[in-house]
Amino acid sequence: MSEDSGARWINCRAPEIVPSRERSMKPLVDLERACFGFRRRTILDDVSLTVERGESVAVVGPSGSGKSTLAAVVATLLRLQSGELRIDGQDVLALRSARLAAFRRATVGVIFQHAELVPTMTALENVALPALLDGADRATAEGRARRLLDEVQLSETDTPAGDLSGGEAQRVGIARALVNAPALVVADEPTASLDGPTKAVVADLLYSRLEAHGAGLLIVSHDVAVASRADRVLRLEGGRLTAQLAEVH
Ligand SMILES: Nc1ncnc2c1ncn2[C@@H]1O[C@H](COP(=O)(O)OP(=O)(O)OP(=O)(O)O)[C@@H](O)[C@H]1O
Repeated sequence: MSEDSGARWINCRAPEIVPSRERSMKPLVDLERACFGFRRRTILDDVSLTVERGESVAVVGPSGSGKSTLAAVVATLLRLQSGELRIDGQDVLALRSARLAAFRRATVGVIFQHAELVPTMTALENVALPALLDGADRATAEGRARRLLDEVQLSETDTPAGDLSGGEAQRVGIARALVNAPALVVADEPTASLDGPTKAVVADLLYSRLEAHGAGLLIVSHDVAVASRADRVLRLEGGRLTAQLAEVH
C-alpha cells in the first residue's frame, strides 16, 4: 500500500521530536480517535488502540472491515485523516515524508501477506536491505541479516527470493522486519497464503522471535490459531474496534 493513497492530509503541525527517556514511559502505539476513509467511505470511525512495549495485539473482523487499512495506518504507510498516532512516543503525523520514512525504517518492521521480497535478490540481500537503507555498512547489515536468517532457520541464504517457497519467503519477511531492531512489528495476514503445517511454523517463529527481540506486535489475521496467541484480541467491524470477548472467528 502506498503512502497517502486515497487519503487527505488534515493535521498539519510542526515536527516535534520527543526525548527517548520520555518516550520509553509511553505506550508503544497510541492511536486516538482515528478516522480514515477511502473517498466517501468511512473505514475507521473514531478508533482508539494502544499496544504496550513487548505486547502482542491481534485484530480480527469480517472481510473488508478495514483490518489491513488499520495495519497500514499503524505502520505509518497510510496517514490518518483525523485523530492522533504516537509510536514510541513520537507524534508521527507531525513528520513529513523523508523524516517519516527514516522513523519508520528505524522503529517499525512490516510483514505482508505475500512477504513482498525483491525476487531477484537473495534472501540475505533482502534482509540486509533495510539496514543498508538505514545507514549500516555492508558488513554490519549482512552480519545482522545472517544472524536473523539463522534465527528463522533458513540456511539457504544465497537463494534468490523468487525461488523460495511461501513459508521460506515469509521466514525471510520476519527476519527482514527485525533487521533494524524495531520497537514495533506490524504483520498483515502473515500466514494467510500458507498451508496448515507451514502456517504453524511461521506463526511459532513470528511470536517467538518477536518475544526474543522484545518487539511489540500488531497482527491482523483471519486465522484463529494465529490471532488467539496474541496477548489481546480486538475486533474491527463497522469502523469500530472492540475487545473480542467470544471465540475468535
Ligand atoms: N486504496 C483503496 N482505495 C479505495 N478503497 C480501498 C482501498 N484499499 C482498500 N479499500 C477498501 O476499503 C475496505 C477495507 O479494506 P481492507 O483491505 O482494509 O479490509 P480487510 O478487513 O483487511 O479485508 P480482508 O480481510 O478481506 O483482507 C474494503 O472495502 C476495500 O475495498
